[in-house]
Amino acid sequence: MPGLDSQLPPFPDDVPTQPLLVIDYELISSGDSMEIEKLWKAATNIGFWYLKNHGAEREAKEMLEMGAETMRLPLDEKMQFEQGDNGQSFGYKAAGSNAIDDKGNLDTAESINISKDDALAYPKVVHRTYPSTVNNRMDSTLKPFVHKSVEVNNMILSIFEEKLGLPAGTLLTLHSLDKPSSSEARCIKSPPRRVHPAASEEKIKVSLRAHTDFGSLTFLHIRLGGLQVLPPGNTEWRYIRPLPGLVICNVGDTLTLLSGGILRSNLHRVVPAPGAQAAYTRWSLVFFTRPGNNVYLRPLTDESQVVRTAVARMNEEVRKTYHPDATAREWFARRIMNQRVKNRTGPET
Ligand SMILES: O=C(O)CCC(=O)C(=O)O
Ligand SMILES: [Fe+2]
Repeated sequence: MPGLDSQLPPFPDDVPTQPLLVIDYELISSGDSMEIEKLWKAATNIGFWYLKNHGAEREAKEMLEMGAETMRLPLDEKMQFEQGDNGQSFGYKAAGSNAIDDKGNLDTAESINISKDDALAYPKVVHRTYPSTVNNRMDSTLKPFVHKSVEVNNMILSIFEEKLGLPAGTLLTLHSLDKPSSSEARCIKSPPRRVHPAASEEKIKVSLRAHTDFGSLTFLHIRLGGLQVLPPGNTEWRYIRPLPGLVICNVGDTLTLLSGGILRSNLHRVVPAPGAQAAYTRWSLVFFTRPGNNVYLRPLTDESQVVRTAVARMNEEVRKTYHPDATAREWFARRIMNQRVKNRTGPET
């Protein structure tokens, strides 16, 4: 399958890259304190890290097969499951439904987004229905992938919980598996796009505009380059080099908010894959862990002295941004709707 086989050209050596710490999942799971310190350093500095020994390779491979089967369906069939403009991200997202800049240029990526609630409850429908290619694999592929991703993300959350001085179970309860949430698995297909190596920053058409992730933790499987981060204090975007067998994890905004800014959700974007890789279709597979729909978003100051101290250091202006006065569901819907071109009234959105 193009983009999924092992015949891809290597990631080039002559582009600026951001090195990330490599965290061993087996070591953090067994409570290795040095590895846990390393994870904490990554999560509080750049908010991105590689994870090895995560044990989700088979599940990820099958999910990418599901994604390819889905994208091969005729467009009118996929459009029956389109996510719509009502602030839900579950379902099919067609190319060109999101803006990539304030000038109204449209994105070129399509994706299929499957709610963790729908996958786990299948054949019961919690939020919505999906194309046959998804349904056929709900038991064999979706459920195992969701379980594996949740297991990994919960392990990481339980470490953060302790490091933040929160009572055991605080973050895990806010992200409880059996409460409805906008947690989801997403498979994204971006068509090949060549960019001249000397192209100016403005000429590089991004595939996914600069953003921070909405949720708490992101578990990302990619083979081709194109993902870039803007490291703290930098003005230059740097590529994250995809490494075989390693997933990329990052902190999202709801975790930054709950932790009073201690955990960092960093700005990132997707541009065409560099060098010879640009000639290939880019597939990415993501699992987003998000808080339960009814979780009221606020720093966990009542539960932790560490968070209380972090919030006390903020100036009034910054502190306000940590109190969106919304539940996770409301906040998420707001952000999804702002992405959709149909809901955009001008650059201010
Ligand atoms: O495709 C990628 O490499 C990253 C995707 C991403 O940042 C997202 O979906 O939020
Ligand atoms: Fe992202």
